[in-house]
Amino acid sequence: MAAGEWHREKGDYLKNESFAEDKGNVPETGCLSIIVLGASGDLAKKKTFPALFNLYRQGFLQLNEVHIFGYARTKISDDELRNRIQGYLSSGNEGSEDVSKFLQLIKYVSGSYDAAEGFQALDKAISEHETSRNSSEESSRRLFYLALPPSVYPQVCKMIKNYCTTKSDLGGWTRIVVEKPFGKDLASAEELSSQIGELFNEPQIYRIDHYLGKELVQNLLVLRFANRFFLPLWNRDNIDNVQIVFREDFGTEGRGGYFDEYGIIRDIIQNHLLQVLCLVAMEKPVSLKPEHIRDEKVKVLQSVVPIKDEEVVLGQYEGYRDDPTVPDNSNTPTFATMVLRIHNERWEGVPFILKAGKALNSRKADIRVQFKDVPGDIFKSQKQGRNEFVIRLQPSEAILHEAYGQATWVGNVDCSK
Ligand SMILES: NC(=O)C1=CN([C@@H]2O[C@H](COP(=O)(O)OP(=O)(O)OC[C@H]3O[C@@H](n4cnc5c(N)ncnc54)[C@H](OP(=O)(O)O)[C@@H]3O)[C@@H](O)[C@H]2O)C=CC1
Ligand SMILES: O=C1O[C@H](COP(=O)(O)O)[C@@H](O)[C@H](O)[C@H]1O
Repeated sequence: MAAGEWHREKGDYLKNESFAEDKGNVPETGCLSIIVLGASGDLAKKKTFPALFNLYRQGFLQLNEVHIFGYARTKISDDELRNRIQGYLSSGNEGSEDVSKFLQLIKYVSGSYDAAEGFQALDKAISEHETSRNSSEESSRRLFYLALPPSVYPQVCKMIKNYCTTKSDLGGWTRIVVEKPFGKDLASAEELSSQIGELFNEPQIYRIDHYLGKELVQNLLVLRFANRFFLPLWNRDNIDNVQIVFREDFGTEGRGGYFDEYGIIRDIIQNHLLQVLCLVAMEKPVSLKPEHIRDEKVKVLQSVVPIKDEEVVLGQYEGYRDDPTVPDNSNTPTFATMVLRIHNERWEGVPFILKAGKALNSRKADIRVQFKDVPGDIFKSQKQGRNEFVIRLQPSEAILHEAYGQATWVGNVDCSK
């Protein structure tokens, strides 16, 4: 598939299915600049640059059209940034021609997030690239990816708007991608929304939750709503409890600048795990249009009753404060578990247990659906644990059904806890 085709398909889908504001005819040719703000950080090296590399390898980013810019305060050279990310590009590709060509697409500009000079320098670097590609301003496309803590989004968006947008509305575009967590609480999320909304139109703003891109998360709706097998079982009559669990076997590792201000609840539970919970618990949407799916998710969230203090456990792993980027007196939780209760006809009485922790003994993300005991059970003496259905989101996707210690699984891993 040629690079432009994907965009056209997406444009048509949006035009037909959704988003009335999307004009559907935005040109997807011309010079493309992808700017990763926070390029010195963890997200950029572990996920954003590797994802861009995969797009490049699959032919979606053309050498003659694309340039990638990293921007952050850390003073490093182009080559130092390239060295930092090289090891995170798909394993087995080290030293390959693809890797070195991709790395040559990347330039780095250093500057602060709240002063004009840095963004003027960034704009100059982007404009030079556009000129070298003979792109008129009208057809230049600029995508700004904010791999940054949300606290700096407003100032960064203002700087982008003032100094770095494409210079004309006639053709090309400027878009921004913002990460989770979107603010710290309702008030700050609403404020952030209005701050960004004053600078950019809604179709220019892309909000990301990368858990929604995981294969088995994407398959949850098919699993639930296209299988007669599951339809009659998925309710309070059959399900005893649902556990949505995220574990990581590493700590913050220098990410204190972002993580310590937010903690594990805002980092993982409020976004990734709640998105998963919504897909597990929601009713069938009217269609697969984004708005219809969103509406059903919102109903689930509106049905969650306030969480009781006695059904929450918080913790911090030993050694967290030894990270030099974490304040010595930090009280930020790195582990949290809580029980959510959904007050509706399907789920009344079924606890949804959410759990997330860093620096634990393994790296896994699971949805565990535990069923009620079989009435009139004749196997009591052989019983080992619950009748359980497990969806392993990562590291290796798998689906497991377990009853009386007999496991049936699809995938290539053992789904033990
Ligand atoms: N790490 C991950 O796997 C994922 C992270 N995210 C999201 O990405 C965003 C960034 O996270 P991550 O990259 O992990 O965090 P980092 O702590 O690595 O921060 C990224 C960069 O932002 C700058 N920075 C850090 N703290 C501050 C601060 N307090 N004020 C201004 N600038 C700061 C630093 O760059 P410099 O000092 O050079 O300017 C740093 O390199 C967060 O919103 C997070 O939720 C989302 C999905 C996955
Ligand atoms: O959003 C985040 O996710 C990562 C974990 O992502 P995964 O896809 O590797 O499970 C987490 O490490 C980080 O703290 C958080 O910001």
